[in-house]
Amino acid sequence: MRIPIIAANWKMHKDSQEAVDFVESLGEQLRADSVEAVVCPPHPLLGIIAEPCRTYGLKLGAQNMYWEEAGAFTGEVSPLLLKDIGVHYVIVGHSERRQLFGETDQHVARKAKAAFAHDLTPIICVGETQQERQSGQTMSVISEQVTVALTGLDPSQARKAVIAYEPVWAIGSGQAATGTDAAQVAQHIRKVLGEMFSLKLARDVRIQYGGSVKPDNIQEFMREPEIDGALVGGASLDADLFAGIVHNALGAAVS
Ligand SMILES: O=C(CO)COP(=O)(O)O
Repeated sequence: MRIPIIAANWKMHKDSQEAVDFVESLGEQLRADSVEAVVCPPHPLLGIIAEPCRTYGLKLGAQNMYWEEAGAFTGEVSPLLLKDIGVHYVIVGHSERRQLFGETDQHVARKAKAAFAHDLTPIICVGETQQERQSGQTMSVISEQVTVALTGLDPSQARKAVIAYEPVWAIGSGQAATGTDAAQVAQHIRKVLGEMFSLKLARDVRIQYGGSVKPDNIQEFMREPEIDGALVGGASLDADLFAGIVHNALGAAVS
């Protein structure tokens, strides 16, 4: 049984007061819901919302981290520190990190491994660009990203990983993938996981869709049995919109 997981990736938005207000508002709206809701603020806000997240049963996620525990790595944040302040999840390999900050599949693999070594769960992002899709390379790009990112993980770790399929062209564009297309890629990810580990493991891993998710299209994704939740950017900045996504996701998942 894969529990749906809906994560808010705020990217570089919000100040401390806005962050606390969001958590309180979302927490009040989700009290009765049986879904993992994760809030991923910018690093300086993690400690500030850790306590209110705990109070409301929301999980705390970071948007990035380095793989070393400590040392002369100016500007980086270690998995030890994330764990220390109550973080559960860490996004690794977001396409913005790959495109703007030069992260490679190998970096993503080291981060995923370091996350598990410190009892954090990585949300591993994969996804093709517009050009790769148009030239028919979607599945090969996804195969490569998934294979490299999960190489070196024990099956017990890989089983717990969350994989976010985020087609780059759908991020922030208002042009989401169709549920059918996203499900096809999710199915392909499970095929790759099955070859790397086992079919049982491939069925246990949670796969999110990300890219222009809104309250009115989340059901299209959640109706697909291959898809277990969403990684939300723009629509996660407003507590009411994000709560709407979580509510609608649950409605679709059980119907
Ligand atoms: O990048 C995303 C989440 O990580 C998706 O962003 P949008 O929901 O704004 O398209």
